[in-house]
Amino acid sequence: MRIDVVTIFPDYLAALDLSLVGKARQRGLLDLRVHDLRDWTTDRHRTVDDTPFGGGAGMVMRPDVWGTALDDVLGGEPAAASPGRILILPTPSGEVFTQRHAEELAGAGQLVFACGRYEGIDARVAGHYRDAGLDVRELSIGDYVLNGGEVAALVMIEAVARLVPGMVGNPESLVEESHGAAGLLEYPVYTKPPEWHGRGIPEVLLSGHHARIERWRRDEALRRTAARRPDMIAGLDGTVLDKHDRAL
Ligand SMILES: Nc1ccc2ncsc2c1
Repeated sequence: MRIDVVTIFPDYLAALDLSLVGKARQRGLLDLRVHDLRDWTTDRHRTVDDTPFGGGAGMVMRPDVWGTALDDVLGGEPAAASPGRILILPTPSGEVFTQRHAEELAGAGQLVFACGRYEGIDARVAGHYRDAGLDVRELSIGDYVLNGGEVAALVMIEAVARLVPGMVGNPESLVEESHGAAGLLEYPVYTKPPEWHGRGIPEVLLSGHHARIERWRRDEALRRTAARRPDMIAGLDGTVLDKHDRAL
């Protein structure tokens, strides 16, 4: 898989040289290229933004600079002739990125991340490549304020890269760790020492009774999910009930 990231802060993506993604690059499993958007500017100040039409605070990133950069990164081929290519625009106004997206994107031939800053990228950029037949995704990593798309690109690249065949030694470990069995949150985990700051280990985990341990783990996952993410197990009317049918 080839991944391109276009940004005005290429150093932000240096973290991708570490850990799993770094190793995959060295093993040739991942062809990751980071590009500085300013390399496609034509003025002496290397300008990438301008004031917004209609007024308002902040600056908007120019479509002409982004267009020349993306045309180059997409290899100049007509977008429609590029199956397996996806242009990703990280944006707070996008569809929320989930593991489903990671699984889908991991099957692409090339992902191109266009990281916006300021108030965002001129909306015509997404429209231009969509109308040219390219698969364009506007994706958000959540509802909070960030200063740009680079952090989001790092999150999405890690989530996708670990699913690329050959990336992770034991494919079984690709089961959704952050969400355990049946779409629940993970149960609490413990290791040595058996006592720490006067805190022991749940007795059942020392029992060697695997059926009881599995039952305890599932109960804890249910308890955690009901408390922290009722949206994951709410009933049809949005309520979550405990074992006495009391709404949590
Ligand atoms: N502020 C903000 C929040 C989410 C998000 N996702 C991709 S870029 C971005 C920016």
